[in-house]
Amino acid sequence: MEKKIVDIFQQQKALITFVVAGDPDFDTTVENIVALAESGADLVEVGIPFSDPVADGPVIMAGDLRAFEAGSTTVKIFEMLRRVRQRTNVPIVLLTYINPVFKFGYDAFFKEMAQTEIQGIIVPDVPLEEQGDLQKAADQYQRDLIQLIAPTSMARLPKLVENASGFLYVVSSLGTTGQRADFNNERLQDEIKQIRRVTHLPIAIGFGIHTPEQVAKLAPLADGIIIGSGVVDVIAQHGTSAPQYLREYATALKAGLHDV
Ligand SMILES: O=P(O)(O)OC[C@@H](O)[C@@H](O)c1c[nH]c2ccccc12
Repeated sequence: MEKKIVDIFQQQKALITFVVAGDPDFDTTVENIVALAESGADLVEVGIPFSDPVADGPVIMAGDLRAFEAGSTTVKIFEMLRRVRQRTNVPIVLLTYINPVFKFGYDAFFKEMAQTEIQGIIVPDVPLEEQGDLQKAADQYQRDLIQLIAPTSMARLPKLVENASGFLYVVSSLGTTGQRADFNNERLQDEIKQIRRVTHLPIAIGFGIHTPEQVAKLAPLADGIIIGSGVVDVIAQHGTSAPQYLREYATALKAGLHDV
């Protein structure tokens, strides 16, 4: 049976990891997702590579390029996800800019998601006010449209949580994706307190987090921790042998999560 995203947060804090679809090739992406799921990732974000990823830093941009070189397209990504589904039922959300969805067609895209049991989607370049079509398709196919909450979006909090489902993605700091050394824990704690006042949805923090120590420090503030560039960096370093290294990395991150 298809798992539900909210359920991964029920018993314990969730480890969420990110990979780019087709980086460095589709066979390796399948193995990477399976390796992460088997080593403690409770949810995997799968990025659709995009030519102009405005919210992404250099590590994920390089992953996008490797995926394009491997011939990554939306059709091939759904084929790859079907193969993933023969191996694991770990919840998956797609991370995509709107253009690939628009080109594929909203209805066709969400229908594919439902058929492949891809539970949710994050679309960083569509503001709340323009999410009507996305929300409609997500509702129709019972997929979660995950909302990002940046430090600058706190004023729109009530509206943001109104349509949110799955979990809320709290962006740790301004700027693009990529490993960071420091976090403003106090500000984050304060923001999350405000968010908890208006919703019961689980909250996961992402942007910049990449070491088990950082995971241990930030985990008490939230229900889940998201690691993107740290994972993509391991893939950049190890190419097709990445799966075994990702197993070690995810195991260490998960230990950090429970080390609190
Ligand atoms: O890479 P980081 O700093 O660990 O951040 C998570 C992130 O990679 C993933 O959630 C993500 C990848 N691309 C994005 C674009 C926007 C928002 C989030 C994302």
